[in-house]
Amino acid sequence: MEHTHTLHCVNCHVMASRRVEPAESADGGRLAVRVEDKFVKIRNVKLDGRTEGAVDSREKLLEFCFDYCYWSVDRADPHYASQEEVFQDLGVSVLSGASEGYNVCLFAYGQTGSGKTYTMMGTPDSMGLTPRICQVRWLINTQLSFLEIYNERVRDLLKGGEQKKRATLRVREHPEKGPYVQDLSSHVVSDCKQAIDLLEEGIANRITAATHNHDASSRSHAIFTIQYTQAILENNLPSETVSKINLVDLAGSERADPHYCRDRLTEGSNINKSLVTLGIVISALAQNSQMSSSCQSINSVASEGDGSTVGSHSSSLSGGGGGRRHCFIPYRDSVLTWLLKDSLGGNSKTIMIATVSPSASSYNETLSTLRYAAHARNIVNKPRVNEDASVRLIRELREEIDRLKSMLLSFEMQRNPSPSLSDERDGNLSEIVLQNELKVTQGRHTCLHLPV
Ligand SMILES: Nc1ncnc2c1ncn2[C@@H]1O[C@H](COP(=O)(O)OP(=O)(O)OP(=O)(O)O)[C@@H](O)[C@H]1O
Repeated sequence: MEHTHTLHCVNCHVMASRRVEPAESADGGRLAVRVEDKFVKIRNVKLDGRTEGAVDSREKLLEFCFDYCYWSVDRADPHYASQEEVFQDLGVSVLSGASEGYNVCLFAYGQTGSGKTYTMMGTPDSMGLTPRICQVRWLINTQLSFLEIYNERVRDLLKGGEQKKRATLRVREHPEKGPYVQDLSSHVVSDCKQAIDLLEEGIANRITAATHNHDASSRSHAIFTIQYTQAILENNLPSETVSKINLVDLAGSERADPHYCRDRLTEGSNINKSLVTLGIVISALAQNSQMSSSCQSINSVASEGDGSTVGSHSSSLSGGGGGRRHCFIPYRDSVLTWLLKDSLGGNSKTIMIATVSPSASSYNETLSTLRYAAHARNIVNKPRVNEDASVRLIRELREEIDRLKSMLLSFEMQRNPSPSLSDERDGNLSEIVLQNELKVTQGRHTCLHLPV
């Protein structure tokens, strides 16, 4: 089963940060962002005094459209979006994608202090998306892992012992499954409490530091992975699907600031390496998706017309006209994009949450986050249900049995003049049919013992 999926029901989640408290804000707490239904409007307050008609290339008000926009700034606001509301929209769609057998990825992107960790993890009084997802009952018998990427190095957040915690893990590539982290611990959980305990253990192990914006700023990118296996009986055939849910809390997207201490600077450039590469990957994927969709629409228009139209259009696209070739996607340029390769441009239903500060003092960062998200929204992925290899084998063997049986039947019906040759061929076919039926029985036996 294969479906296309606009990567990114990109979701812009406008969150409060401490910096917008009027008492602390340098600009008196002026807000530059407004949310109206599916639109985020951002106003450049520096241009407020500009007279109409004055020469200035900058726009006073810019508008962006996303699949969902949330206003979580002021609890007293009638449009305030609670964590529960965000879960009902996004968390539930993550869970339903996974229960249908798809890989799902949800990642939060935005500047420091804009609410990424609040959205993904939450606080003790206000649970975020990840613990809410962990609380769902079907998570019984799933496997969890939790890693962080810090300074382009991967660490296991769930490994016991100080030494093991500090160890850097290698990223390798499996010929079929793609990039993976070697020796990353994987934990089977049998109830929600175990899942939440592991999540909390990992969060406590994450590297944080004080930045000028945020005292407990996450300096690493964290990936919490839930692997969910379902064994079902479909048309009397045992079937198994394995879905992976990646919940990603990225480090702050701001540039390294000269006021940071030395470590923070090195760190900033490495964090940016992953985030800059993520930006390049997202732009390139969006460009490729747009090119594919324009090719498709041209071809569908052309197929309604005559053949010559098809020829002229396709040659202008592929024949170097304006260099419109598919871009190379530099996944390997950073650990983050390499590990999220499938989530970004492949077999995954992916949701990006862009968190922004509504404060006027964060105008530049907010605008850049919104532009980033707007790019991501153009990407189209092709997720497919992850059917188990043994189930696929059983289906293929059954198809072959049916084909051989019909061959036997047709041989019997039009007997060959040379009976000995015919008998020999019939004997061989019968033997193959028997062997395949045996393999199917063995395969079914294995599948029926899979955990449910
Ligand atoms: N909508 C909100 N309601 C209440 N508190 C919030 C909200 N958004 C953020 N906060 C609080 O603001 C502070 C900063 O938020 P958070 O840690 O989520 O930022 P972040 O984007 O993850 O930052 P960093 O990249 O530095 O880790 C936290 O104390 C968080 O609890």
